Amino acid sequence: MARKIVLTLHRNDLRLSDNELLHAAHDQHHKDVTHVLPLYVYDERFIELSGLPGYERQGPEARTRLCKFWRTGAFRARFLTEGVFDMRNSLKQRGSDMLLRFGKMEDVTTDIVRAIKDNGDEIEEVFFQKEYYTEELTIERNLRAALKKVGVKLVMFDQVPLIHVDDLPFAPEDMPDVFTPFRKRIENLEHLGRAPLPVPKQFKPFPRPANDANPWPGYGSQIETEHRGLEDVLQYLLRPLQDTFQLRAGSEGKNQKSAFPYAGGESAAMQRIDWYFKHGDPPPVARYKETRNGLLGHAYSTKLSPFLCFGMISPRTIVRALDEYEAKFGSTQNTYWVRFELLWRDYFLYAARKFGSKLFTLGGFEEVTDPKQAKQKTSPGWWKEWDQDESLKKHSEDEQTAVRWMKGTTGVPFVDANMAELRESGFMSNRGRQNVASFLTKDCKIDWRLGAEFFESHLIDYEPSNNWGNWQYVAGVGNDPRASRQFNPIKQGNDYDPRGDYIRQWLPQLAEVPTNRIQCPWTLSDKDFKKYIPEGSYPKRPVLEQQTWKAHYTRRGPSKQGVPNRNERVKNPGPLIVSGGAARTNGQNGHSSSNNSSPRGSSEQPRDRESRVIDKVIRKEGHGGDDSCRERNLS
Ligand SMILES: Cc1cc2nc3c(=O)[nH]c(=O)nc-3n(C[C@H](O)[C@H](O)[C@H](O)COP(=O)(O)OP(=O)(O)OC[C@H]3O[C@@H](n4cnc5c(N)ncnc54)[C@H](O)[C@@H]3O)c2cc1C
Repeated sequence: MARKIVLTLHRNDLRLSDNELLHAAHDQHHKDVTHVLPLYVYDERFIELSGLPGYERQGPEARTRLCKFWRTGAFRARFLTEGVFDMRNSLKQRGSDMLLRFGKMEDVTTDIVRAIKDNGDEIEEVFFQKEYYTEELTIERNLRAALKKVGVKLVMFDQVPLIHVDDLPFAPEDMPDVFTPFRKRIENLEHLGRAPLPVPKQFKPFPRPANDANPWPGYGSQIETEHRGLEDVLQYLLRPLQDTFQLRAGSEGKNQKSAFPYAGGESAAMQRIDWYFKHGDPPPVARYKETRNGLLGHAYSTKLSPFLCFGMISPRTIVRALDEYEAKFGSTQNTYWVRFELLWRDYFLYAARKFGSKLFTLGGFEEVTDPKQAKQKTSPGWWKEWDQDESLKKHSEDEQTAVRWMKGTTGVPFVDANMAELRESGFMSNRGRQNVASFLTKDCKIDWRLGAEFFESHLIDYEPSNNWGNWQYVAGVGNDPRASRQFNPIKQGNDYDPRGDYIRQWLPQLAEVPTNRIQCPWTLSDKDFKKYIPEGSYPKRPVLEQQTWKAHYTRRGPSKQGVPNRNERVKNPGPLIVSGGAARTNGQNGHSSSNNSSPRGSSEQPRDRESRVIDKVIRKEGHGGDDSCRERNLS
């Protein structure tokens, strides 16, 4: 008898719980479906596949549009692969499996659907997660058209945000452009997000191919028949990245110093949720608001973003954990604030939907919201061209400002320590991200897209709307009502790393510098500079120096560590989200005024390929009014 199959094509939904694709394949409406075929395709446009033996790439290398960095760096490649194998193991434990293939999502899927039909089996539907970025929409269109030709329907599931699009109190295209009104309208909803869906009780069997000699088509069947595991696949994926600094730093496994020392996958995500919301009396979330601006260790914030980005956990599951915590310990500003941050995630997701390809353009969302401003900010001279930095022109490529920012050799320790953390661990705190982004765009005045692409390549938790949206925000071309906001890295260093522990961790060459000079080592006398810093290990002068920094060279007053950001002190107590998501007003708990709305190496390091590549791009591209990034191209 013919088998009736549903194919669930997974991308950033690498989980079993609260996964609408898997849930639907096992629900009442699909009673007649006998088999479910979960498929994951490593797509050559997003991750470089040329290291796979015998793999023939159809398009160009998987590099970023402007700067040609690898789109998926070593840490994210590892995290993703761990997540893929974790999902496959979980499915296997439930009598199912997941097919792994490499290529282009729409081609691979269509070939498999054809093979299913040729085999005499029935297939009417392919389930797929809805994503709204230019490339992802193109893939969806191509896939829909290809499947239509073989008589199969593509069914989409819109499950990335916490608040389902149908539950928004406004049409998505009419969402408020500024975060605070967006948040306030959402907080008036009766429930903050729907209840998560359970893992299907009984998984339908995985449809094995007719015979082992004739596996499902697509590159990957050999890996399957040879029983290649995670480390083998990972080794192939990392092969092309051999020339990057990040790989060297991460090649021995996880960086022990990392603030994000976790493996990828739903299992690890669930463990983290358990630890953060349930472990201890009270659990760590009880101090979230005080600690979330931290820099060291894994406990200062939830560390859920990498799991969220790949859908290894759903935001609704996090809200469920908060509800359970509150049922036991009560709701506080700390729990309110986790929801508050999750709303930032939704805000950028929906803003990206609303503004489409403007997420990636030099002029950003402002091209729509304030075309006059955007015109000015995209005119020649607004952003400094990377190779036209007069003071550095005569210097070697290594000394270009953009390259020094990427390598963490600007000479400003708070910036460099954060960049070292990113390169050596794939993670950086929100505080760090804001500072390095502000330094690149507001101090160095370099095209913000360089920073966004560098983050895209290096972050474990890279997610288009959150990354590009936050970059726009800091660069002043997005939705920040205070577009001129600029961070003072000396003050920030004093406030958030008052003892210099963070700097010492990531810039060990500065370990001996006295604490009152660690944020500004150039103020040391020549003699002391030599005494405390190994020769040639750190720039003697910063790449630039602002007048406003000087007042903070000698720190005065108490540190802010452990003290909430001044902007976050309650001025106007607002609604408190209580268990179950209902909003109520509570004088003890509040939210911020609009201005709290902050979304929130050494010179001897071997010069890596990405620096060389960027130097080339710098010369080729130029920018200014360039809108060549209007659409991130498909290969
Ligand atoms: C320049 C820049 C680039 C960024 N790029 C990304 C990115 O690619 N992917 C990403 O997930 N986040 C990004 N962020 C947002 C933020 O820095 C991270 O989400 C956060 O540091 C992750 O750590 P956490 O999970 O411990 O956060 P927590 O403080 O525990 O927050 C809980 C969750 O709220 C969400 N959240 C928190 N802050 C923000 C924010 N500012 N914007 C959107 N969502 C937020 C995240 O999903 C996070 O997991 C960026 C921020 C900046 C300033």
